[in-house]
Amino acid sequence: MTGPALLNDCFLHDKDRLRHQEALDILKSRVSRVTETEIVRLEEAYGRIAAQPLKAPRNIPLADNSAVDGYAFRHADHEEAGGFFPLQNRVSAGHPSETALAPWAAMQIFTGAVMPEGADTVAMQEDCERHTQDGREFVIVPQGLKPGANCRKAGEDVSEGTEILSEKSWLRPQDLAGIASTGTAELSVFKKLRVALVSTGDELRRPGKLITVGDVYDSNHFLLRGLAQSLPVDIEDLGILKDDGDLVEAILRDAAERFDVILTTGGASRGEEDHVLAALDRLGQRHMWQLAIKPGRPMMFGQIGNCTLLGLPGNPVAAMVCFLLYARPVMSVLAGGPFLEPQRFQMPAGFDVPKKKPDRREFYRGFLKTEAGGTVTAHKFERDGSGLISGLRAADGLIEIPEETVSVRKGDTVTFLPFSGMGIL
Ligand SMILES: Nc1nc2c(c(=O)[nH]1)N[C@H]1C(S)=C(S)[C@@H](COP(=O)(O)OP(=O)(O)OC[C@H]3O[C@@H](n4cnc5c(N)ncnc54)[C@H](O)[C@@H]3O)O[C@H]1N2
Ligand code: MOO
Repeated sequence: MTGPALLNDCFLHDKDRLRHQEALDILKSRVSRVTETEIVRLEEAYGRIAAQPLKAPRNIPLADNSAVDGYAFRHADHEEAGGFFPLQNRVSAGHPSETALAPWAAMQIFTGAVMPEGADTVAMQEDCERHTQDGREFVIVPQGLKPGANCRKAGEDVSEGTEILSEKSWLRPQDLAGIASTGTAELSVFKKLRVALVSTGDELRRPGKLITVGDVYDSNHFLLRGLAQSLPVDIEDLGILKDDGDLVEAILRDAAERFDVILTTGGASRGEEDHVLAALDRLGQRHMWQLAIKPGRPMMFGQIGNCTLLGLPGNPVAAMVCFLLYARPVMSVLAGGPFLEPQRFQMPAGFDVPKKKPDRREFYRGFLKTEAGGTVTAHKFERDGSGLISGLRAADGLIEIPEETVSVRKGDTVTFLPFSGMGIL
């Protein structure tokens, strides 16, 4: 166990808690891929992680072709022909010319059609004039085109042998287009991570049920289900566990046999009704707990056999922040991908925080504003409560305030982590 000593967390000072960077170091040192590979058709590959590199087996495009609808000619002929070319034949996409371009002639050509042998330049249709003389067709091509104009060269997108996909790449729509352009129909990817979702707390009820005073709807289930879906996962809902130590332990023991990851929410701190921590300590090993961050202090990470347990705090804001900062990169690595660091941008603060506690890193819910001069500034959701889903909904991302900072003034440079850089559209 690498976590700090088991103190009663009410009396634990931030100085004694693990710093954000230390937490990341622990996570990085403790996790590696657990998934096997499988072959999937390209239609099924979106959002998966490539298990093998891929090289382009041929040039893309395969042959020189026209970028416009117009007239293909040999640039060196232009001056001698005075831009006046007899028309030889027409070539369209998918129907290459069987004959080479004759000297001082032009061919009508369409976008994507293969350049006829001997032609190197294409003039746009709307810049040219067509004439008929003695029953023959001619085209007048204006001066001023550079040699090779409007011609797309073979291999200009990707040349034969280039590695277009490396292992561990996430397959985005544009990657699938790139793979398809090589003619590849199937590829090797890592299998989906088997994830169990668990909510804990006697007060929780699922939407659709009536509630009375003291009850709370289980919003975290839906938050985490949505967040996890940005990763290649198969999710199983294990429902809401009552605050009963034996029950929590039995369910986690069973889940650890069947899943790669158990993602829990609630029961992570040290209260008498917080049973996840106690169950983890009885069943497996705790590698991390109690971070010097806000929100998300009771974030827990450990293992039960080969199953990774990510214990997120119950407060919704803390659950989301901890998922994005810790659970997401861990789950990516377990699934065969990279340790996903959030994107970070520096920008001026549009808010003041007169006093911030030292020794802990804080993450505010932030939204962006474009000021009159075009400068983008980061603004803090005005209320801090870790139970406020409204703040998460108003935000475009998180504002990260480092441990050593004790105040923020308008105009200070702050770090902004957009949600879009953490898998949330
Ligand atoms: N004595 C201490 N008390 C608390 C500490 C502490 O250090 N010492 N830490 C506080 C912090 S920070 C957080 S965050 C919370 C998290 O604790 P738990 O993970 O044990 O969460 P719960 O106590 O089960 O619930 C906290 C809060 O969140 C609501 N909740 C829980 N699950 C859900 C859900 N699925 N959907 C919606 N809301 C949920 C729950 O009703 C509580 O209101 O602990 C502080 N306490
Ligand atoms: O971390 Mo608790 O994270 O403040 O709500």
